[in-house]
Amino acid sequence: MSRKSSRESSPNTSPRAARRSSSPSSSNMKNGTTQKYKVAIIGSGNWGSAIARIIGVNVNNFDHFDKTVKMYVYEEIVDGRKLTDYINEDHENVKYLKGYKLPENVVAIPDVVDAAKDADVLIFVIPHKFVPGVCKPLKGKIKPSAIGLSLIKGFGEGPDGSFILISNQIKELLSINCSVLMGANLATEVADNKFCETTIGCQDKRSGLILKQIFHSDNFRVTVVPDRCTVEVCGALKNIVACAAGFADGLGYGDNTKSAIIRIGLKEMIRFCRAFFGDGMQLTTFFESCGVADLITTCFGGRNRRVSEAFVKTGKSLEQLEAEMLAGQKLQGYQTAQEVYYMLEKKKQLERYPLFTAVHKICSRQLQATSLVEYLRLEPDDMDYEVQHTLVQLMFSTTLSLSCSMFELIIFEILSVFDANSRYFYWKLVIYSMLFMLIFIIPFYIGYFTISNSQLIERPIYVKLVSIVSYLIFLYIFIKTGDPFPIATPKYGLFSIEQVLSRIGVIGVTLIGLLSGFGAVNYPYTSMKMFMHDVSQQHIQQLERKLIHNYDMIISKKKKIAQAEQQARLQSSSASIWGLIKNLSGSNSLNQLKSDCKALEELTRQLFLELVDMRQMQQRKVWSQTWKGQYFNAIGYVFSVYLVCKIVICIFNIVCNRVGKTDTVTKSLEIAVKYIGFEVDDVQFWSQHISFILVGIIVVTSIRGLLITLTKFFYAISSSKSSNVIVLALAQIMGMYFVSSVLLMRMNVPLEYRTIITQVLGDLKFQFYHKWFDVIFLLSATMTTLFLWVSHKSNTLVDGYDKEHTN
Ligand SMILES: NC(=O)c1ccc[n+]([C@@H]2O[C@H](COP(=O)([O-])OP(=O)(O)OC[C@H]3O[C@@H](n4cnc5c(N)ncnc54)[C@H](O)[C@@H]3O)[C@@H](O)[C@H]2O)c1
Ligand SMILES: O=P(O)(O)OC[C@H](O)CO
Repeated sequence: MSRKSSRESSPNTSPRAARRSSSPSSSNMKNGTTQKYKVAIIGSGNWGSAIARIIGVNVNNFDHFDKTVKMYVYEEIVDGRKLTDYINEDHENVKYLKGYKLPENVVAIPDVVDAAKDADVLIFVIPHKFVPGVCKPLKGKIKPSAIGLSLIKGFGEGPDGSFILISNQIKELLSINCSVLMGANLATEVADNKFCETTIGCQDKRSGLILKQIFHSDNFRVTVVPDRCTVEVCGALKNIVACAAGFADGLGYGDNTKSAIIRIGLKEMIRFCRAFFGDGMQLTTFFESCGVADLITTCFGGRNRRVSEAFVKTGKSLEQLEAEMLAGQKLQGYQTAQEVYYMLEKKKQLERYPLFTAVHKICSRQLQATSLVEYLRLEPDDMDYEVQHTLVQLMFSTTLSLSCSMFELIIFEILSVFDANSRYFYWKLVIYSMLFMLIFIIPFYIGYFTISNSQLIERPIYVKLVSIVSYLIFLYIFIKTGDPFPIATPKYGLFSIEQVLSRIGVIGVTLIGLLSGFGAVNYPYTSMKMFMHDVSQQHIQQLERKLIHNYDMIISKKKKIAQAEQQARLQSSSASIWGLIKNLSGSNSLNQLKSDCKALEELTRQLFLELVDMRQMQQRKVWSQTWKGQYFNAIGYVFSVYLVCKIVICIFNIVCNRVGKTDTVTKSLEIAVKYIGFEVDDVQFWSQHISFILVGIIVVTSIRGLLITLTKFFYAISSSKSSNVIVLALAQIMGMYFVSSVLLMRMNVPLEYRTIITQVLGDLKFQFYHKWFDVIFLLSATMTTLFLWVSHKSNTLVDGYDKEHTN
């Protein structure tokens, strides 16, 4: 078949497709009526027209679709004639898909409301920046029961300037559900009827089936998955990677570099999805057409790649090239790169996405295209965080739920939920289970996973044996932990609750003291305006220029190194004495060059970090002017007062060897009654309610605070190999932390509610733990203050110096 005839033929006329007309179970669908589904296409660009060729044929293959497909066409005059006239009379979109016939049942309509008003299925296929403009007139004019489908690859702008998935934007603008279709689908190849695949992301099975019927054909194979967000995010992000591929082509780099770009791009896409759209994300979605396949297609054949190549080769602006090369079609990649860049900058996540960062900077001419590889080298290694091991997941969640149960039981004590015997039973059950996890299960598996990951020992039986030995060493060290502290209770057996808890208490209370001391100082420091300094845009630009200059120097030095090495290789082949002498002096200058390069790289790294700090400070300053910023500033003052009081009380307690015996609430009530003349009729009632609120606040903030810290820590150090061990270590820390919190919190509940807690925790030296907490808190708060003071001073000095030199 000739190319011409293939172009003009309908995309799917196979008998198999025709046979489907009587098949679907949903033939008389909506509410049991025989009303037919009307399909409308909103958009008629390159892709919109290609897909109209398939839709026009497919609606004829099923009885339950209306045969007419309305297509909204943004009216344009082409060679003195309306584009809608071309489509309705000649059945060809001469501007966006020249040379391909559209089915006659596809009717071009220049008014978007007319096109969409009675449709049951609305297919959106326009460049993403036009979405609000096209959707706004449709509000309230379309069927409320209509379903939407977005074929648009890009992100929309949310109400607060953040970005939003286009399907969600459509949903918000039109109050309809919106699914997505993305895949390795270059419009002209689809129009040529060449085999390809695509992915529909749709959560509702019935809508998924209807949508599949509208698109599926022998040469356009549709797979429906429920993971809508991942499908859509893939479609948007692959355009950024396509720009990087285009830059590499423009620079004349080979296929290996392009493969590296595809691989790194895919990693950043997965990382992005996991970080911002993690709920329900399935890794398998990346293996569908919308993932890997689209990435490959776009990096070899797409418009974004083509224009980016020309951008490097010609030096013209992207806008100019878009106009010159695409004849009205629109690029998505560089806009998406900009949107993603600002979002990542806001979330302080830029370092984790060097490819996305480089693309935006190259497009906006902040960087030269030659710097792309430098950025690719910054790609974080081996950051596959996902903990796949079911046992590890189970151990972590068991520890977390036991921790929460302990806090729940404290609240039950205050509120007197259940009778005392049941509460006592549950306390015992939870504490014993927790100690069993912390002493036997988790430490054993930490050792086991560390040893098997290290791959030093190959045979599984030896791995187990060494794990048992390392576990016994842990047990010995754990028992010995108690020796330096006055917690010995020799009358109890080695594995009694008192012996185990007293040791866990030492570790846990130390941890709580350290974190509380750090948090109490760091929180006011980071949230109060008085500790923020001004960073001028000029200063940032200066740093950026320095950075670019450094990158250029590194590249030129690396070139020289490569040349010198090549020369050295050539000279070493001539074995004369002079050759050897020359070689020697050459190797000296080569070494010099290498050490210069190393020093420059280190300097550049420092500059990069400084730049990140500056940007963060600039954002914090802006944030501090917002309502939220003002609120946090006020809270910062409250915390400072708390910090000072806490430090004074700690010093007083340590110096006077004092431990309060009364809980905070009763003490405060006593003071209120005694000194302020407060009239409290029912102290027990009030102390119960206030304790309940106080304990609730402590519980929520400590769980939240610890989980946030643990997550940050996990992200900072985790890798695919170590993630199991790290999650288990975090579970161990979390368990110890929360058991010790109960131990300390006991003092915050009035005496009458402490009885069962005290009975269950056993004969512990409670007073020691409170004193120990005071000591560690004081140390931690002092060290943090000193550290922050020194870094604040040095920042202010650098700022002053820079300001003088900038002016
Ligand atoms: N072209 C492809 O190969 C392809 C393949 C898959 C997905 N996509 C995606 O589909 C979406 C649409 O791409 P396309 O290729 O159909 O479009 P296109 O690049 O051909 O863009 C031109 C379209 O924009 C319309 N337009 C111009 N000015 C407008 C305005 N002011 N208001 C409203 N509409 C206006 C034009 O009428 C035309 O329909 C994009 O998100 C793209 O990434 C494209
Ligand atoms: O031509 P591009 O770069 O817009 O890419 C087209 C399609 O998205 C490829 O699937």
